[in-house]
Amino acid sequence: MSETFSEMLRCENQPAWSASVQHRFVRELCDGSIANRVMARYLIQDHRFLDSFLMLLGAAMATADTLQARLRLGRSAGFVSGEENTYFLRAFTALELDEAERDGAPDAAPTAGFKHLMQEAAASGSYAAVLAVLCVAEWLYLDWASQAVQPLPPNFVHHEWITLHDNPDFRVFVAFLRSELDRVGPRAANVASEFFCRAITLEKEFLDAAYA
Ligand SMILES: Cc1ncc(CO)c(N)n1
Repeated sequence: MSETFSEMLRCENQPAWSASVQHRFVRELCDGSIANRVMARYLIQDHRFLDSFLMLLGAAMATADTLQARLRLGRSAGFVSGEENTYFLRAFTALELDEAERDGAPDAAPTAGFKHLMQEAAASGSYAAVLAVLCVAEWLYLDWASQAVQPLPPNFVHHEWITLHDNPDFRVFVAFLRSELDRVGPRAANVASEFFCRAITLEKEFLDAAYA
């Protein structure tokens, strides 16, 4: 059986991939034991990730070569701008984090690294580069979220962060990103593999930073 381009990249980036999927953050989130200050530190940084992520989705829409892809990416941008952003705001209220506290925290190094990587991918004008970063971000999160054991923790701050990354629409989106990367990646293999590798390294460091 022949391996797809996206599967090949994931294999090439073991053990970094598994280190994220099996990270302490994921374990503690999924069993509900995560400390509020860890969740708060993570979500403050991840809300900044979301900002650059929207830029990347915009770049994907601009560089995609089909209407079907643009429509799919546009729906995802709508979801991230709507329901996902609202989750952050509700979580910040539940964790009693006011705006001053959120804005006062400096960017952790992996957050700055991600902003830079996403802006670089967007500026490259390469659909393959943009897809590589999007694919890591979304596929990795689906991978760990789909392994969460039922029943999920009762606190919405915990269980919604899991279900945002494991639901029927999100699965379809990840399958779409992978098939797009499988389609256009091989023609730009070096670029795709470089961005994929840098993204997965940052994902692991991003999770570590929640405990720093
Ligand atoms: C750091 C990071 N990676 C991936 C996702 C999934 O979009 C996220 N929210 N944050």
